Amino acid sequence: MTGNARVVVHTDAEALAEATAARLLLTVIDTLSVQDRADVVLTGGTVGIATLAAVSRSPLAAAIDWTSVHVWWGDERFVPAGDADRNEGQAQAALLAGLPLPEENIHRMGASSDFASAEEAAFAYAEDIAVEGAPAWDVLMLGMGPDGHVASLFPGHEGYAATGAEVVAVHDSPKPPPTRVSLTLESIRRAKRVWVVAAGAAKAEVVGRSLHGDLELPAAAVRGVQETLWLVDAEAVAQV
Ligand SMILES: O=C1O[C@H](COP(=O)(O)O)[C@@H](O)[C@H](O)[C@H]1O
Repeated sequence: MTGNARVVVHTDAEALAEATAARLLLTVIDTLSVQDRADVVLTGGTVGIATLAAVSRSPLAAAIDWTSVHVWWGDERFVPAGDADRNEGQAQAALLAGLPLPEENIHRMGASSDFASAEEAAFAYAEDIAVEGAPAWDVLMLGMGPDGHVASLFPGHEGYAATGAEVVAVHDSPKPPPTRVSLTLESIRRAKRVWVVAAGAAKAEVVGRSLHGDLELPAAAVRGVQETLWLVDAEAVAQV
């Protein structure tokens, strides 16, 4: 098993999303009991968005002072604002629109309708991170593709190897859309807590390989400073 990773298995994808939502809310509550602000990095993907929908239904959400919470993204699809592929748009619909979260606390990665290139959007996001004091991500959630990608870091792809930057532009992504913006592995590893969320039999092979330390897979390389959790369902853990 990689680094300090621990695995938490839930019965199915629905239970996984509900439990991850409760874990996220309680972690934010705990964080705000010992510091003034919480920085949470969201993920796109099936479980990631289902988790946000579960957060929106939870009574625990009312216990949080959302003005003290900043939300960020691990990656984004470089398509026009409003495109259904945008991770931030999916998060907005699933959760953010219903929260009393100040707009300045929502740190969206740039869209192709606002930036001439993914490089410019990546540069702007890195600046945003710097302006906010390069916060230690309190919780950083990552979905994982059936190829072992996390955020928009793909196996054998140049973004996975990027160093010396918080954010990278990604071109020719094996998964559409082809142009993306992603946090780098270095940025992900600054997080206090990294939670990889994955459900379903299609993820079983790469969950198994990741937890056995196959560093060809970006998913195997992520870790948090304090905590690395693999939050999975029974199907996804069948090959561990
Ligand atoms: O493209 C992406 O895919 C992954 C995983 O998606 P899933 O639907 O297989 O769960 C996601 O985590 C990432 O943020 C996203 O941009």
